[in-house]
Amino acid sequence: MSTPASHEFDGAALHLTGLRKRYGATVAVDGVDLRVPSGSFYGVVGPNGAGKTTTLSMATGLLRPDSGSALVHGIDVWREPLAAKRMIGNLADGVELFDRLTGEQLITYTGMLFSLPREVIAERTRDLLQLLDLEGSAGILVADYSAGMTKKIALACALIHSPRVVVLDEPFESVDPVSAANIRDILEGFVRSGGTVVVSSHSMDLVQRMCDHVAILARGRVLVAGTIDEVRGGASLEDRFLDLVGGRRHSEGPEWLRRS
Ligand SMILES: Nc1ncnc2c1ncn2[C@@H]1O[C@H](COP(=O)(O)OP(=O)(O)OP(=O)(O)O)[C@@H](O)[C@H]1O
Repeated sequence: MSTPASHEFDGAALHLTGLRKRYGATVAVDGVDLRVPSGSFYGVVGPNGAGKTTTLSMATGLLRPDSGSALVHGIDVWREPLAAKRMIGNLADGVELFDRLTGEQLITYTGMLFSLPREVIAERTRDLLQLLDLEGSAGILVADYSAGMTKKIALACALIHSPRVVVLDEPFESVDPVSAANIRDILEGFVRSGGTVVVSSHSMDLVQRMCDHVAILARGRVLVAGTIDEVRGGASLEDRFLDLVGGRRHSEGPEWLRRS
């Protein structure tokens, strides 16, 4: 007999239990357990191929896990997808946008998918375009956007319905430093007001400065998770990451690449 998901609610904004995903012979995610406290700014880091995107995709209802569960504020993402997705703002990696729409149309369309009133959509669209410095490109097709502009319009789409939990897969990749600082301000304000942010990144420095919690993933598993201070244990997050993950070659490169 299935137990209602809400019985398992422990106050976490996001609770992943035993998540697994295999692609043929490749085990992408190998039993990930993660508890993201409500109101936290949670970083997910790990080397290339660690399983970050696969984990976040399963956590947000984009990719069905082979096994395990994902609860958002106690709602099972896979049993009650509509209720869960109303609470999630998701910036996914590699997901196609409707890029034959202009930026403004795309945000508006996303707001309509969430059944927001037209006047609310119009007001929020204006705010988001301004905050993300996209006002000048609002009327341009998303297909003609640069990589950074595309990232920012996807972020606007993730925020339009005022979610409780925002899950962002590498949100700062390709984004210029001014826009990145503006996005950080928006996310920090969101967390201060009680929202939860989960962000994957390869920038240890950024995660250490911006997040209050972090999980280090490698080979589809969580190596360590906790507050930034717990995880780094007196060292920098980068040093701790390199210690745990390994793989440094300490090489000056091949002979043929040297100029002298
Ligand atoms: N659609 C897919 N088909 C086959 N294998 C996949 C697929 N998606 C991911 N993988 C494999 O799953 C593993 C985890 O990939 P994933 O994209 O989750 O890693 P990641 O931590 O996000 O990496 P990166 O930092 O490079 O973005 C990798 O070995 C990858 O090759």
